[in-house]
Amino acid sequence: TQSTRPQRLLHAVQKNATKGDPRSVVKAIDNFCRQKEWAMNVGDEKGCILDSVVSEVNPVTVLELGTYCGYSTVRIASLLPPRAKIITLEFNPDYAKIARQVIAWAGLEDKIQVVEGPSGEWIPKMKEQFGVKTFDLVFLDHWKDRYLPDTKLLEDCGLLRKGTILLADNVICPGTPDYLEYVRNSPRYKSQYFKSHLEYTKAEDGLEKSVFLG
Ligand SMILES: Cc1ncnc2c1ncn2[C@@H]1O[C@H](/C=C/CNC(=O)c2cc(-c3ccc(F)cc3)cc(O)c2O)[C@@H](O)[C@H]1O
Ligand SMILES: [Mg+2]
Repeated sequence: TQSTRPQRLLHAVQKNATKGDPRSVVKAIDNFCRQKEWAMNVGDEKGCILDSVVSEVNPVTVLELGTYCGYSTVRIASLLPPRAKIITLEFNPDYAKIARQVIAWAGLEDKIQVVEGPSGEWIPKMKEQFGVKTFDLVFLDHWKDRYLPDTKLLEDCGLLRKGTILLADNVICPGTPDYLEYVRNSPRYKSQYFKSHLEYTKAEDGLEKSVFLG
């Protein structure tokens, strides 16, 4: 049977990356997507912006919406302090399966919890099921029309605190107009746009960093 693109991406990691070396896993995926097949990872250019935000926030509790193959999950987790954790939500079981193997190859299983299911169902359960008080950083990279409803859900569930950082991928391409309008005009957020390019291309895209003001 024909393999899927995520399966081919995983094989490229297992072939070209050093087991237990997260940065080599990131490099292997970026090389695969540049040289072989484009895939919707945040990529190396926006990834550097992601790295700088993670390093600046130094989060203890991170939420990622949309794991896909685990590229940004590994990228974030590789920068976290020892006891810090990232919970990543993914509702496609095939993608979750691939992501777990990419994460295992990077040796980051202890820092990452892949939770299978829709974000809308899991966000309200974060406190009771995972003992989360509030998140220090949220990375949004799932279906673009879910960014705004999930942000409002996070607010309503009391999962954001004064100073929580929301970092959203693809605010230009494919675009998240309703989310952008909200975080840029709501008095509850201070928002900043980081101009970049769509992963592995010359098209414009960027990340929006929004601080929740409480
Ligand atoms: C509510 C819910 N709950 C749980 N998991 C959820 C979920 N909604 C989606 N997921 C999961 O997250 C990933 C989906 C990511 C969607 N990302 C994009 O569509 C995307 C697209 C491009 C792109 C740009 C230009 C083009 F021409 C074509 C594609 C670039 C990107 O960077 C993207 O992120 C995927 O793994 C999906 O299963
Ligand atoms: Mg994306």
